[in-house]
Amino acid sequence: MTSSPESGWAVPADADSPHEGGFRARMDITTDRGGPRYGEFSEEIRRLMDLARYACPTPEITDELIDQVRALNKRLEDVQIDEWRSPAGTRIDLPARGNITLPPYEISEGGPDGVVASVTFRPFHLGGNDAAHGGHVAVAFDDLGGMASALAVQGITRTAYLTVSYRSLTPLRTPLRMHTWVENLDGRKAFVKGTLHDGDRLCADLDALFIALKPGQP
Ligand SMILES: CCCCCCCCCCCC(=O)SCCNC(=O)CCNC(=O)[C@H](O)C(C)(C)COP(=O)(O)OP(=O)(O)OC[C@H]1O[C@@H](n2cnc3c(N)ncnc32)[C@H](O)[C@@H]1OP(=O)(O)O
Repeated sequence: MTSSPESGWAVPADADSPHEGGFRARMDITTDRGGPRYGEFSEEIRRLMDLARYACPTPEITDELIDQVRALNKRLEDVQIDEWRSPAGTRIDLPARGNITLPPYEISEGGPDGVVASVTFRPFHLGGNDAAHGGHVAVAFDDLGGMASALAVQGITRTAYLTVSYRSLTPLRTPLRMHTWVENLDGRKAFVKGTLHDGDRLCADLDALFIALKPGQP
């Protein structure tokens, strides 16, 4: 199914959808869905969110912006698809797999020793006082911790618990180093650790458990 329901919200998957159970049984990765300029599109959307976060428009400009954003949303409603095949989340050539809901990251290492990535929290990720919101830090740990555990179990995992300790402020607009790795693998259980550094300074660390999904598990 490629058309949007009237509400323009969730689009259900059809029989061709590449999943069994709750998460991707196979990752239907792509570098061409959305076209060669899809990365530019994602970046413009991120920029829109950054600018909107700090905007204080006049009432007249707010009226104008509503019309423009409604027109953009109408255009996007016409090209909705299910989650398993949207470029956002499957474009492995783009930061954070093209997933605009994640803080953008670029992976430099991924293997048995874990995952190392450069993560940049954007103005949109503001918590307060020019520092990143703790929830967005947890989102980055969840995704990259999930990736480290997926590599270790060679399958799909789901977060059972995730504890983030915030050790110092996490700056915005700064490339930071995130490292996640499996400390201990016990059957389906992957105990994951992680760190987030700004240069030599530890911003946050992670203690999490990810569970490998059984075939077809919702
Ligand atoms: C290249 C592309 C990469 C792509 C990489 C993409 C990465 C994306 C990562 C995103 C990850 C998410 O956000 S996931 C979304 C957030 N998480 C969720 O919604 C999870 C909701 N919960 C669940 O679905 C379930 O509770 C599960 C799957 C976590 C576990 O259920 P289950 O499969 O039935 O397993 P269950 O028998 O209960 O537990 C298995 C073992 O784990 C233990 N266990 C289970 N939960 C816990 C817990 N909270 N704390 C301690 N221990 C626990 C049990 O005691 C048991 O130990 P023993 O008796 O065997 O010793």
